[in-house]
Amino acid sequence: MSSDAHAQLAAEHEALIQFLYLAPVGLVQTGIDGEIVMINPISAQLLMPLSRDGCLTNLFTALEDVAPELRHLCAHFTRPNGMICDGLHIHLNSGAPAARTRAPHVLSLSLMKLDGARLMAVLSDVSEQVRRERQLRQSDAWLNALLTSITDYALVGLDRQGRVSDWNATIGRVTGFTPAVVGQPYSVFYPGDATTLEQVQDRLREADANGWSLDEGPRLRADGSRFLGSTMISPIPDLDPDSIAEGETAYCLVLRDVSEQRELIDTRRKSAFSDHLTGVANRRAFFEAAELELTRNRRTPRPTALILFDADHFKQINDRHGHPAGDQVLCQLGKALSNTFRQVDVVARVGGEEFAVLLPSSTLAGARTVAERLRELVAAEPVMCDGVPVSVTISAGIAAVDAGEHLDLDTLIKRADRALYAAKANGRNRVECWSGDHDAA
Ligand SMILES: Nc1nc2c(ncn2[C@@H]2O[C@H](COP(=O)(O)OP(=O)(O)OP(=O)(O)O)[C@@H](O)[C@H]2O)c(=O)[nH]1
Repeated sequence: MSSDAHAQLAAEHEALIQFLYLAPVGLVQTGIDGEIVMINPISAQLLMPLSRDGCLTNLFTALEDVAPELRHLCAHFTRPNGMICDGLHIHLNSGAPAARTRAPHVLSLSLMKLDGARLMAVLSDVSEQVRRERQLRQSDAWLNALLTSITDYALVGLDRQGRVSDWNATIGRVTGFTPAVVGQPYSVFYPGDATTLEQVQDRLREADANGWSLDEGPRLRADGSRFLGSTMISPIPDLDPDSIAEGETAYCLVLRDVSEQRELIDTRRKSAFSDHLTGVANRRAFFEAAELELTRNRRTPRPTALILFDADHFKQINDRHGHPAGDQVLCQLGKALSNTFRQVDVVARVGGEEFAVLLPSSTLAGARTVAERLRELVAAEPVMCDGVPVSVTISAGIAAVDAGEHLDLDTLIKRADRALYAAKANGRNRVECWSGDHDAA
């Protein structure tokens, strides 16, 4: 060999040694029995904590406690060369249970047989990677537990266009949709007339801008049945919108069947605002509705009428037929009132045998016509109480606010009350409309 070739070889050898020392992974060259021939600084740093006596002379001895199988693996590797192990994870704190709860400290080891006399080990610290994988597995397990235990929510992943990106058991449980729903816009959970594709896009934009978008209304199950649902859409946090591929999950939609809660709220509301005996509105509901109506009147001038009805000689009915019969008569009056007036009118029982009706957009004359009709009807049809006909009549007093007139509720009620007083005074079974004369009287 020429001296030039020698020099060339020496330079290459030097470069190789330099690479071994500077390589960003741990490299250890050993004899076939593990005796260390060459070790680079990273390997020394990784293996030194494992050395019992502070000396690193043999790779197998250094790893004896944490990877005792290594020596054995090598002894049984009979091929002249090749990979003995590839990316073997060596857990450095795998011993006591307390140690297992600590952050993992894991080395990855690949061991190559170069020839009959030499081994090369590649070592790296993969603790962070193992920690992340463990975290991912935990999150997966957590999500799975959530998806299998939730029964009244559907958790739906949506892509950037609002199409269902994945199927899970909660979707099946709440909506009955199968995995075939994947790829369809989430409006598939809405009845045909309950949303449009533009609204779907609007909701996604709203979720992007505010962090969430919420709406409640009719929803559709796969079998076509409807339920009252609440839908919340929120973008998946910390996702760079530009990095999301077509069809990948970008939003989370939580669909909840709220029919039962709504029924409960409605029932509670009803019991708080309705009269327990007759089922019509109670005094509280009447006053709230009346105040609201008069406020609206001020904004949009229109007439409003108020009628107060009172059963005549009701004490005598109770005395003659008993209190339960009196109750039945009151129920019958409540029914007659509800059947006579419009949906927009507020029919309420405001006292023992006294009812009030608020008629939005009605004049005094209009209210009088309906009140007369009801008075005649009640007088004409006795109430059957346990097979006994009980005759009853009613008196009514009416007051009204003209369009553009400003009157508070107190004054309106007082006027209707004075008219009612006049109806009673003038013989009962009568309808009287308020006039200034009543105040004078
Ligand atoms: N059955 C029954 N009676 C009630 C109820 N609330 C009030 N009353 C009775 O209604 C009667 C009202 O009597 P009054 O205020 O003297 O009036 P009235 O006998 O109808 O006479 P006029 O109103 O002057 O025609 C009383 O006897 C009350 O006990 C109720 O919920 N059920």
